[in-house]
Parts: sequence; C-alpha cells; structure tokens
Amino acid sequence: MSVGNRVYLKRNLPDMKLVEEFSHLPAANVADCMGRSCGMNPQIKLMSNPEKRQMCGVALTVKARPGDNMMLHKAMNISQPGDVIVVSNEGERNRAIMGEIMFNYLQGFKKIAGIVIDGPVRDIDVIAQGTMPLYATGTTPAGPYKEGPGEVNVPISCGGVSIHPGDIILGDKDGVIVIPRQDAGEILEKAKKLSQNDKAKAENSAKGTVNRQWVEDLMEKKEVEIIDDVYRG
Ligand SMILES: O=C([O-])CC(=O)C(=O)O
Ligand SMILES: [Mg+2]
Repeated sequence: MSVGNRVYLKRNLPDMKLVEEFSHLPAANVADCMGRSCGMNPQIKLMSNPEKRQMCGVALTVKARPGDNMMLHKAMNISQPGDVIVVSNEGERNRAIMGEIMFNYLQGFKKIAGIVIDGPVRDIDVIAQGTMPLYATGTTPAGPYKEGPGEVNVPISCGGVSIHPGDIILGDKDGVIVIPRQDAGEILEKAKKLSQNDKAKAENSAKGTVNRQWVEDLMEKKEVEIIDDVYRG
C-alpha cells in the first residue's frame, strides 16, 4: 500500500433517497442534530452563485499536498453527477487549488453537485458567476503545482471537520456541514422535526408570541446576579 500516494476508485455510498431529503433542509438545522459539531469553520465560504438554495451530495475526498492540485485533477476525472469533491490542503493559503478551466469542466461537463476546498481559488470573475456551488477560503492569482503526492477517497480534514469518502455534504449560504454516512438516516428524522419546530419558532418570534421564560430560568440556574442599577466604573 502506497500510503500518501494512492487513489481509491470505490467508496461506500449513502442511500441516495437520504441525500435527496437532506437537500431540502437548512444546514444549520441539520448541524443542530449532530451536537452542533459538524460544521466547517467560516473560512470555508461560498464563492459562486448557485441557483439552488442547498448544495447536497456525496463526498469524493482529495488529500492534496499543500498548494498542489495533481490529485484534485485525478478526482475530477473519476467524479460523477451528485458528487461533492472535498479537498484537504493542510491549511495552505498561498496557492489557488482551482481556477476557471477546472471549474468549467466540473460545472459544464461533469455536472457534479459542488466543490469544497480548504484553500483559495483563482479566476474569480468566472467562478463568482458560476451556478455550481463552490466553497473555498479566498482567492489568489498564485497557481498550484501538479507534483503530488496525495490521495483520493481516504478520510480527510476540511474546514476543521473530518470527512470520510461517501459522507453526505450539505451546504448553503451559511456554510458547509458533514453528515456521517452511517448515521444519516437517524439524523434526517431528527432534522426534519427540528426544522418544522424552528419554522414555527421563527414565526412566533416575529409576533412576540414565543415564550422567553427559559432565559430567566437559565439565569437562575447559572446563579447570574441581576442588578437593578447602572454600572459605576
Ligand atoms: O492552472 C490551474 O491549475 C488552475 C487554473 O487556473 C484553472 O483551472 O483555470
Ligand atoms: Mg486559470
């Protein structure tokens, strides 16, 4: 086994019905059903202009050598519609991992569900107008190398979250979350209920008919001192 320099062509895939159902839910609500712990950090930002509100698909993972996109090119060749290519880049922020030529290939020809890169991109004029969701950390004109090594379809880290090939990737304007494949069914049921409750809460909030007593109860539980006076410095 060539650890660090290998490509797995196969992944364990999730039930595609689950992927479809997640694609209607806000990422924030789904994250709330996973201990609020599976959200990528806000360095991972939406850079394109998707038509659909949610990006949802199956993780095709790339473990890139920092600043090098050789293995991303390999992943592009084996990608399928419905995939979200997720790239780990070990925190490197000085070289664009993708530009317009690669973006056009994935959006126009491969028709994948989206791409998430833990690093910058370039040719932003084109990418910003693209309708395929692309998340990245920023832009730079400095280009990538194509030397390797790297890996495709192994566990990676992106945006501070671990991702296994075949996990469900859900993104919207808030950012990107990772839904572990084996737990997806259970999470979906919880997230559907939570989303319904959340919608009702948001409506009641605007009308002021929401019950805010829980805040007062929490103050008491946390033994917060409530002072009926001005602050004197
Ligand atoms: O040269 C590269 O590897 C990236 C790039 O700018 C493009 O895809 O347009
Ligand atoms: Mg270019």
